Amino acid sequence: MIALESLTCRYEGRNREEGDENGTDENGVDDVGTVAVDDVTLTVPDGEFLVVAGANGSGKTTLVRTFNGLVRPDTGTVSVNGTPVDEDLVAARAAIGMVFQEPRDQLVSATVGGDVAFGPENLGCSRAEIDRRVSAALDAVNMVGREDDRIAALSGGERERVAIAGALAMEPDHLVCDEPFAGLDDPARESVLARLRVLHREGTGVVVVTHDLRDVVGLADRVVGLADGRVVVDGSPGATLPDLAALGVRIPETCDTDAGGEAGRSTDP
Ligand SMILES: Nc1ncnc2c1ncn2[C@@H]1O[C@H](COP(=O)(O)OP(=O)(O)OP(=O)(O)O)[C@@H](O)[C@H]1O
Repeated sequence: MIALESLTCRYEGRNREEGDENGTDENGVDDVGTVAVDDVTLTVPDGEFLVVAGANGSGKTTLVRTFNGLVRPDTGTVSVNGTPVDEDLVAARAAIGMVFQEPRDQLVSATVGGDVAFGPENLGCSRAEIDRRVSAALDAVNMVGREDDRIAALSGGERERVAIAGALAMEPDHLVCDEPFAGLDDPARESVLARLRVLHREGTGVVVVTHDLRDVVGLADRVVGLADGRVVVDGSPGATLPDLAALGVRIPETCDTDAGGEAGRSTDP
């Protein structure tokens, strides 16, 4: 379980980043920076498929990056499986698999196979277990047989798929994907969606960050909508679609936003 308690995350103001210790501009006005996450209390139970939605800049990425300590909150606490993240970063990173918006940020090896194996190797898995995880993860993103391909020679979408495979190979309690479909073509998107569906069915928690609900609305148990760093919507997809549309989140065209109820399920065959 991921538990956030009264979480606030602030980015330094421009003047402070540029070295003015007082954080004031040329007129002496205090530059307090951006409050990206503003007093958020949220619990993500094990096994839940949660969508974190909101317009650009609403705080989605900052929020989920606190889950495994990539962003440290200014105030409040984040706990994973009952342990505060800042007390055991290793445990938090083993429990939370994270796929970034920009996959280049997380690819660490020269080859596809090496990269996907990196996580399980660090967990101390046996060679046979590493091989099993790498095969399963590459299968999940339609990249079987590509182990020896060089990362540097991959397209953006292929890199994204490798990043997803790397997170899957960790077999985390919660898989967090930040805008996972942005660079994927249709077959790759379908394959990742199918994998997320199976993972969820098998009990893994899935958190998808998006400003476009169309792909995931049929999979989600719950949608949390952010605006200006605050949770302003929290509920089932069907019940929250009208409010999410008002936040600037893209919702399925087939949904009647006045209907509420189970409208969000209409894309799920
Ligand atoms: N490294 C940073 N330095 C300063 N401000 C930042 C930084 N990262 C994010 N912000 C600001 O924090 C706020 C929240 O940003 P965040 O990236 O968390 O939002 P988001 O909802 O994920 O946006 P998007 O959908 O565009 O990815 C925005 O106002 C953004 O400009």
